[in-house]
Amino acid sequence: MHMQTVWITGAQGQMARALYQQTPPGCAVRCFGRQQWDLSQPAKLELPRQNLPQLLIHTAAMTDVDGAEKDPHLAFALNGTATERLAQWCADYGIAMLALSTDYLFDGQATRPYRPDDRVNPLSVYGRSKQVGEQAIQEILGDQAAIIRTAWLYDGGSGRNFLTTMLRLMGQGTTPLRIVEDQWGAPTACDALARVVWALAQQLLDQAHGGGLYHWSCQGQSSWFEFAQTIQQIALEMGLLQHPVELQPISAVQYGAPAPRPAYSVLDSTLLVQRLGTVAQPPPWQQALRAVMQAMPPLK
Ligand SMILES: NC(=O)C1=CN([C@@H]2O[C@H](COP(=O)(O)OP(=O)(O)OC[C@H]3O[C@@H](n4cnc5c(N)ncnc54)[C@H](OP(=O)(O)O)[C@@H]3O)[C@@H](O)[C@H]2O)C=CC1
Ligand SMILES: Cc1cn([C@H]2C[C@H](O)[C@@H](COP(=O)(O)OP(=O)(O)O[C@H]3O[C@@H](C)C(=O)[C@@H](O)[C@H]3O)O2)c(=O)[nH]c1=O
Repeated sequence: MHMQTVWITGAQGQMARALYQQTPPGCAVRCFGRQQWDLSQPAKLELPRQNLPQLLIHTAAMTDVDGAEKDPHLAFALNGTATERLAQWCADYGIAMLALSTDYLFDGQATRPYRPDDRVNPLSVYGRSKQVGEQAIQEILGDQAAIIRTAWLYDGGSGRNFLTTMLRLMGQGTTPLRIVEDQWGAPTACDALARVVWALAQQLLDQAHGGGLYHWSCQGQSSWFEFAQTIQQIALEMGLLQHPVELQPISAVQYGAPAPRPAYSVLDSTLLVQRLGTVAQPPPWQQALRAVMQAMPPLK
């Protein structure tokens, strides 16, 4: 079998790890962390010219949404300029590109799930920096690139995400836990998204025109408060957690995070389902959450 080579940025990140774990037969995957490519200084980035891959999956990003408000320079360097450099490198060497982007490009004013061609209007530095990266990819690579906007990602690993943060705070008995109830989105499991990314990657590798701008998240919608309630309920059922803590619904204003976040950022995955078929049919978010938590070790 002819092996196809795929390189992935963001080696230690939750999506890169989920993608690596699901490496399809016939693909040789190599992951690049910040030791190999430090994307915070895009001008100094030295990219290889030989033994190149057929596809680059770009997951690395500055994902600290509040941190980006404090250090916009770093956010734009990583999410904007470094992404542009990688897109240019892909164009120069005929490499296809698949990049991940975010629901935080939207301002949250919609009353139905966002489609890929809806108007973007990011509220935060993180959102604006990701928009710059998206635009660069589209201008430089056009249909040779695919962008999947996704949302509210989590895995059951050791990294920082809403699931692991909640389980840590609940395990420590932090009570009451104050949780935002007026922001709505779709919690999305990294392993579910990874299956879809690989299906689209295969189309790009087969040059079957997988390019374009897509949305994909798990199905349904939730507030952060409902997400936390569901995490606690499943954790108690599974014995991951011994005692419940009090969950107190609060507004985003009361929470007072440095970065504004959209009040509503549910994504419409239809276009990708049409393109890829049943493999891209999103599972209900509660079902995906349960599956991830079932595979987690007991809390320490
Ligand atoms: N997390 C989420 O909820 C969502 C994420 N996305 C997008 O999906 C993609 C993947 O996100 P996710 O896996 O959750 O992110 P993570 O934060 O888990 O991983 C991001 C990766 O970027 C790497 N990185 C950070 N700074 C640098 C740098 N200076 N040089 C090189 N690499 C660096 C990190 O490296 P290190 O491990 O060394 O810090 C990390 O491996 C991102 O593009 C993100 O914008 C979209 C919607 C939701
Ligand atoms: C820890 C915590 C957070 N929150 C709130 C703050 C915020 O409104 C919401 C989520 O906070 P977090 O910091 O966990 O998540 P946040 O950084 O907003 O997550 C985002 O990450 C980027 C990368 C994306 O692209 C988005 O799709 C989204 O997943 O929950 C509480 O209400 N109580 C808490 O104890």
